[in-house]
Amino acid sequence: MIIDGKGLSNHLDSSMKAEVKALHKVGIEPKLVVIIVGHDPASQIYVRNKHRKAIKLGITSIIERRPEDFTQDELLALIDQYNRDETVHGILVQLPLPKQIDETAIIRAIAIEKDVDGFRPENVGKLFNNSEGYYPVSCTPKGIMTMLAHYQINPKSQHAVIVGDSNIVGRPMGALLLNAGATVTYTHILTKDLPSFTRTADILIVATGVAHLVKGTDIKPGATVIDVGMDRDANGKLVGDVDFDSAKNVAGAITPVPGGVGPMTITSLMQQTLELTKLATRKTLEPVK
Ligand SMILES: Nc1nc2c(c(=O)[nH]1)N[C@@H](CN(C=O)c1ccc(C(=O)N[C@@H](CCC(=O)O)C(=O)O)cc1)CN2
Ligand SMILES: [Mg+2]
Repeated sequence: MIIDGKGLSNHLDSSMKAEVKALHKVGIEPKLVVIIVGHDPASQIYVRNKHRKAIKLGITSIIERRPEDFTQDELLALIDQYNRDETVHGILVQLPLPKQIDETAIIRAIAIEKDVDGFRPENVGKLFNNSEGYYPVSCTPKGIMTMLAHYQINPKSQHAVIVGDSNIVGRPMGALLLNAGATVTYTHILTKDLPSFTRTADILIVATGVAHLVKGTDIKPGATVIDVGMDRDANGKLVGDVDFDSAKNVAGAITPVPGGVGPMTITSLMQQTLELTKLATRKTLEPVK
């Protein structure tokens, strides 16, 4: 089975559109600000995709583009401006940032109630504590959980193996799966004999940035394989971290690249923009007694 992230993303649009419409009716205009510094070509595509999706749903989207030599202080000032702007519900700084800027400092500068990426340590902490209540979580792992649920792939008591230890994908992905009852193994660049781990996975999440790292022979027959990679092959074609052609014959379910995880990342971002909007405007939404 091919897991159609793009199709699911489009399917989820209609309910979000309706939700935005209902908010507009009570005078609330969900607004997302995306800040991109520099000219990384892949980031430009992702930001454009986010803007298009927001517009499609009726969410107000502001893209702030800044040059490669933008300073950390200038970026902090821009974030501060939007932190103070009460009409803005979500602020996202596209990663990676140019080398003169400290990502950690930037993430911590975003107001907690506008942390639509769920990258602030407070939100990451809630995720790792499996806290109750709503808090935003990193959009890619959230999108993967939505895909698994939609395809009725229940992580409970399954062995999930994560390949890659990034803050954006690997680490929060493991926490979400653990919270959903999976047995989680984290692997990474220092792992010895990686295939000996991947072959034991019922759910395999690969997020390394190494094209075609995982082959069909590295996968347990029938496993669910989620490919987070966005790599270029020798011909410049967009490919994943999983060798799709050999893996699709072994896996029970597998995501393609493109059209798998990527669109669901953007869907999660829109969902979290709406959640943060509702939280910020809760007083307005409460029925008058
Ligand atoms: N601040 C953030 N920075 C980054 C995040 C993030 O969640 N927050 N994640 C990634 C990039 N990313 C979102 O920003 C992202 C990656 C890929 C896609 C996507 O739509 N992919 C398409 C293919 C696009 C193409 O043609 O190249 C697909 O898979 O079909 C969306 C968002 C790093 N930075
Ligand atoms: Mg840097």
